[in-house]
Amino acid sequence: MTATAPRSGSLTPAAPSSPDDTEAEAREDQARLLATLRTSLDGLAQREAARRLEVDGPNALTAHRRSGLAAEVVSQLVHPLAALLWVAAALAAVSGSAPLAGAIVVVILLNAVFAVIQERHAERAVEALSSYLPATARVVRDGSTSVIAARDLVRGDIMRVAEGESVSADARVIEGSLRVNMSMLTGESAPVSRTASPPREVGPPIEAGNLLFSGTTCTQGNAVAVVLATGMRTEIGRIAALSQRVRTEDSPLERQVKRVARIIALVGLGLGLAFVPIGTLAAGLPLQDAVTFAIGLLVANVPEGLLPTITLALAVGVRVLARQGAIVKRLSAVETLGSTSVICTDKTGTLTLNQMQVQRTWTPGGTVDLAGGEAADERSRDMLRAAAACTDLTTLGDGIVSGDPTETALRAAAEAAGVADTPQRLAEFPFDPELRRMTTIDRDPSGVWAHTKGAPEDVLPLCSYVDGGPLSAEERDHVLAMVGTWAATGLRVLAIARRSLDGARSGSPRDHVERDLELLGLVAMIDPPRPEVRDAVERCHHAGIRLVVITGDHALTAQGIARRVGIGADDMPLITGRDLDAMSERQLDALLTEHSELVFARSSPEAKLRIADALRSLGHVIAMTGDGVNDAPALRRADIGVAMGRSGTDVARESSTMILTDDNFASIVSAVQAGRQVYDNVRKFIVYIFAHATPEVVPFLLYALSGGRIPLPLTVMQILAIDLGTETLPALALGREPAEPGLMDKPPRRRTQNVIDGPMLARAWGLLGGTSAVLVTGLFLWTLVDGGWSPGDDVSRGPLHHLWEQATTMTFLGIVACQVGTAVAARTQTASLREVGLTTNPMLLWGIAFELVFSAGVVVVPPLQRLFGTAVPSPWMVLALLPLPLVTWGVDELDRGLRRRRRSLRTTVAND
Ligand SMILES: Nc1ncnc2c1ncn2[C@@H]1O[C@H](COP(=O)(O)OP(=O)(O)OP(=O)(O)O)[C@@H](O)[C@H]1O
Repeated sequence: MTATAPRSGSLTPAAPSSPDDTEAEAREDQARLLATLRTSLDGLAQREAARRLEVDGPNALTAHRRSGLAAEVVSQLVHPLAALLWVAAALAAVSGSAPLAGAIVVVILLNAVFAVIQERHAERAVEALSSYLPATARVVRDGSTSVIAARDLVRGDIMRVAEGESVSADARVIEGSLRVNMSMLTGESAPVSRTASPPREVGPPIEAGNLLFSGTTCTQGNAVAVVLATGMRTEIGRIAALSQRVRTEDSPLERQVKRVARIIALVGLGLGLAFVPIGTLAAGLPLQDAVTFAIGLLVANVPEGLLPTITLALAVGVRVLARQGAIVKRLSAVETLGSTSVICTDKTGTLTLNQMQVQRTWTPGGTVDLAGGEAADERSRDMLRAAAACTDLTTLGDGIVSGDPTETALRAAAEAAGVADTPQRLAEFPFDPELRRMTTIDRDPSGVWAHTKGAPEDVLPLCSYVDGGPLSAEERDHVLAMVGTWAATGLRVLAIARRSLDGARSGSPRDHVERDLELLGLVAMIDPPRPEVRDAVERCHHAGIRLVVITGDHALTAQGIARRVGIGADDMPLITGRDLDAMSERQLDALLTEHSELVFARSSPEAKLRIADALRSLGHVIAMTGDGVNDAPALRRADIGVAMGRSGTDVARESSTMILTDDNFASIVSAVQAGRQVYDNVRKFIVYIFAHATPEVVPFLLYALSGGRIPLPLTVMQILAIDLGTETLPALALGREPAEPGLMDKPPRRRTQNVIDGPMLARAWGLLGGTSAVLVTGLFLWTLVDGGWSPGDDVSRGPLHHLWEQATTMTFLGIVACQVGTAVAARTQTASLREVGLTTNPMLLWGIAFELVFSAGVVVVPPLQRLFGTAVPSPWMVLALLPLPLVTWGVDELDRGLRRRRRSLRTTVAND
């Protein structure tokens, strides 16, 4: 068999090179396969594994080949806004304005390059996220299990796979059985079984019942498997349709902005086209001037830099979030986060630390306060021994015990009591979040036992005996009352039971084993709330965000924790899984409308899905946390599915939109805040970019409507200098504005709210743009009149030409000065400048400095003077520019002040 022959010069057995080879390896005798792979059940030696890694390369898929730089630039050159600018360039060329045509082409090219740079920047920000959460795999090497980076897996490695984990390489099962979701390869979402039995018939490897494939996920069971292929030699590597984990479709925000940008550009085009006949026929302008005018209108109105800047702002948001411990998988998630109105959170590990510690035990012999220093008596030792037997923990090579914190706590308590024996495990019914219990079948010197632990309400009905006699109804009530008392203080309570299985048939189904149990007692453990959660909950309340706790834990335990972190009013109802099952959709809707905060306890993963659906149909934008395999549908259904980076399963992580590296509830709230901030910043720079349109368009209207009696106040080249020179850096800087005070004091925005709305346009075009237009037109006319011009005088040549150049320069500098005021004003949407501080966005100050230096260059450097048609104005004119930023900013500051006052009056009236 060529596939398994050692490669010449290397000790690594060659990986299968075709599906046929893989198929042959699936049917090969197991011992022979291990021998050919030069491995054993003890795994590879570390050194051998390192050597194989060196030869075969890392277990990673070669990144998607990006479309080349040239292709990206071309796509930027042909998008609709660029097309409009091409039209303008063509018109300029046809009308004999070759320098203008050339300048517009330069603009288009610069814009394309700029857009490509920004987009690549954005892509890189998202790609870099994978390094925050490296995929891991469990392997046996040198006889002990360890967790390694998935990219270090090599052929011949012995890999362990369990429920919730993803399979990181192609492998053959050699022990155990699993159910695997292969939808990544087959598109079929129903899980399929995989066991160690080799296929009897020849068929495609993907159907071989003992093969596991990279990129699939285990939904149930656990197994040991030997790695057959890694990296690009895996099935998924072969099918070139590699899934790009990061989806890059346009976000709603980008779609909205694209639409608005197109509408505005079309309006510009319409205006331009309409003014050619109006200018020539009504105002009597020569055709060439009318065309120049049309081009001016068009160029002034095309918001060309808008889209890439938004993409970049979202990417910056992604990076900021990653640093705060929240990894989002798509750019659009950042803006969705900003509109989150309900957070559905689970309890364990998110609201709490997930650091369980056994506090007390109860057995028929009495209560033992372990936390208070009491020693375990005989009966509680017996119970702890059974509890420790019924755990599924892995001791890693370095002696660290890894696994579920509930079980780690039980094992620790058993160890402290000196009873953490490890009996021989014969079989296991793993923990099932719906049944809320787990059973193991173990053999110890006294015989074969079923050990069960789980939620008391679910284990007690399976118990028939206690303390050597039958379990009476009163005793049952007594135990449940005890559970209630402990749970109400926020403790998690588990019931422990066992049954002798001597003489029972092996391989009995779960319900045959889990019956007639003997109740050994109760264990109560504490899982303290995370210290930062209380504050985060308060921030949510200020921000109008509702919190819903959906947990598998006991109602009273959940309520106890919810109270401690400030979730829910005193009359908050407690809904159990059973209550929810009995509710109709209408009742559930009514409940969710009536109570803003709720606790759903003892709920199943299906309950999460139902609650998510109900909240969405009520118009909410929801973030939903989840960590188990069964949570995947709810994570997908929520607007933002939040998975846990530490405790969550790979399946949950794959289905989520956001992953919290620290599992911390407070990070969700920070992410919502970052989402709001990014959205606000996008609005801020849109205001800034749009504001210059009015002072650029009004002078042209003046020129056209006066029939040329008032000369052109601004040349098209000067417009380009503003749009593509002076304005760019301050706009980018506004995208990085720190959070505005009060950002988390307002209710979430509605899902349907448009990013560009009427009031915003009124502010940009009307208030800020209008003020600038009045100021710069005044300055232009003043300069002319002061120099001895009167309406109708010819300024194209003769003594007045220099004066006209000085006057257009004043319009240009006036617009720049007003834009400085606009940039400072646009920093806040409602707050005053004093609240944010003038220097809190240093990038903006640098941007403004650049803007001033650039415009000074345009005015004083001789070649630039010739290109842009500028002339140095007299000193008093320059002095006249100084108040402009102040006036533009001041008008807006006043308006914001008035709006704040009106709002506070309204709230006072409403509160009275
Ligand atoms: N390893 C386990 N073995 C047996 N029973 C368990 C185990 N872990 C949890 N339980 C029981 O099942 C119940 C539900 O657990 P589950 O893990 O679904 O939710 P949770 O961790 O309590 O809460 P959350 O849903 O908020 O994370 C627990 O309250 C406990 O009674």
